[in-house]
Amino acid sequence: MKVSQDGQDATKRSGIWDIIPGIKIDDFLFDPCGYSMNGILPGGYYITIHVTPEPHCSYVSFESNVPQASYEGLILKVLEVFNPGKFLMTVFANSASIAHGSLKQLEKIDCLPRYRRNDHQFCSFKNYYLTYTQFSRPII
Ligand SMILES: C[S@@+](CC[C@H](N)C(=O)[O-])C[C@H]1O[C@@H](n2cnc3c(N)ncnc32)[C@H](O)[C@@H]1O
Repeated sequence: MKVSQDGQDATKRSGIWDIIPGIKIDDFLFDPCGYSMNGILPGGYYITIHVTPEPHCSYVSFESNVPQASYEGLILKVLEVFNPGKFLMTVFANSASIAHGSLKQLEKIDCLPRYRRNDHQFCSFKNYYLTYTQFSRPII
């Protein structure tokens, strides 16, 4: 709230607005801090972002069901906006998903600009797969 007067202003200034163009957003800025947005796209797709800026537990969650063959571009945009010291990511897909190819791709990505992968796990469930990956910025 020191920087933005309301949710819409925070959405634009932060760069969240540019993550997925054309999305319809409902956003909210909590007093004294905290931010929440829910965005919808045609076809029933959504994005939701919650920001907890308190220094002792600062945290951002980003969740979406937008299907993509590769999530690399989206990941890079989200990292550019929030610049986290570390992040973890889970991708759910099965062989019928547009996102199925992204599971194999994520297996190969062991670094991203400024980030190194520390952990990568692949789980096979009854009707879907789950990929878990954890990255952090090396301390130089
Ligand atoms: C955006 S909410 C959601 C957190 C949730 N765990 C998540 O990431 O999905 C958390 C942030 O909003 C702030 N906040 C302020 N007023 C709140 C309220 N009435 N309800 C929830 N969060 C509030 C909290 O202090 C915190 O910074």
